[in-house]
Amino acid sequence: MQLVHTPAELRAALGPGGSPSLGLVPTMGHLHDGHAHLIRRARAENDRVVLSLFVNPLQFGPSEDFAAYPRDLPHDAAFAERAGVDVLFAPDTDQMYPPGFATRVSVAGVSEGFDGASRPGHFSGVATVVLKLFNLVQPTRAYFGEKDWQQLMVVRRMVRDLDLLLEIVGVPTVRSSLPGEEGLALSSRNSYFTPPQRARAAVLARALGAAQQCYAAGERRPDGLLAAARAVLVSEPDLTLDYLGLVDGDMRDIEQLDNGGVSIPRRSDAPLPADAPTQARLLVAAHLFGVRLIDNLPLTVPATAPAAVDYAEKVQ
Ligand SMILES: Nc1ncnc2c1ncn2[C@@H]1O[C@H](COP(=O)(O)OP(=O)(O)OP(=O)(O)O)[C@@H](O)[C@H]1O
Ligand SMILES: CC(C)(CO)[C@@H](O)C(=O)[O-]
Ligand code: BAL
Repeated sequence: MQLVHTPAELRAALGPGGSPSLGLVPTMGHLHDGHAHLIRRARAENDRVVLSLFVNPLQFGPSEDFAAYPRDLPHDAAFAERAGVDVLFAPDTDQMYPPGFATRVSVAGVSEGFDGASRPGHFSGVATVVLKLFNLVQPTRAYFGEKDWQQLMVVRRMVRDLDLLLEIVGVPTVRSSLPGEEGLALSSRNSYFTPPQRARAAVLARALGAAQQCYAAGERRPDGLLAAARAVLVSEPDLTLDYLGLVDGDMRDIEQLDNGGVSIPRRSDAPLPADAPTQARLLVAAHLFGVRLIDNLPLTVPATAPAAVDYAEKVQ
């Protein structure tokens, strides 16, 4: 594996254009098995794999955890090499945003609401750095996790709108199967938790799983589904809900709960279609022990009741 730090080194490592297929996995580092899943998929579908590692200041708000975000290049380089990465691109901030950098990419519509509302400017920061990475690497395919569902929708919209010539591959969420924390979506920010706190953070996955089971049992009213998830979330006294909502396949808001648990229909108060699978997806964000976590789950009617763990493979 080659480790490169500057756009010029990256170009030299990638060689002249017209080469075989190239898969890009953009990350902010502190690599875990969720990232390994993206790398494996990129490895299987491309001749070469580039992993970018950059904690992007543009996507953090002033009171967010940019300074505290976990960074460990030696660990990540060893992890990436083991996982089969060919080129690890780890630029510093000046390489990506030299003095005078003034451009922002903004994707209207899909960036608004949910994380876009809670983290103003976040998706513009993501779209800006992702477009730069696409231009620098010129990948055949780029791999993004479904854990960050709204981010995946923003990137897909940008690629369509700007006629970018690459394929965006969404990879299902990888979840913990460790006893006590089953179902917890793997996330770099989980490292802020102690093991007992991680077990309690799995409440997000349990809440989404409860709504999915309700859906599988025949519930089609958006407010009923959200109430099923909320009933589980309120069992965790230290959790502060940021949002809990239901979106359609185009990320349009179907229904949200306000903080008092009152359902606010956004688009219609009609039930979801009875036939499965629908494109509807539950999204949740919450603060727990000072950490902001997100998760999401599609509403499907599996042949058997959904297990509490490893939704990842089932929703492909
Ligand atoms: N559990 C997971 N399953 C699948 N993909 C994941 C998972 N966790 C992260 N990813 C994906 O890995 C890519 C890089 O994410 P990032 O480096 O921000 O890690 P993260 O774990 O999402 O970190 P954070 O804790 O900051 O949210 C993103 O496309 C993200 O969706
Ligand atoms: C896509 C990304 C690498 C852009 O900084 C980041 O938002 C992430 O890690 O999900
Ligand atoms: N994976 C999400 C990146 C962020 O929270 O900024």
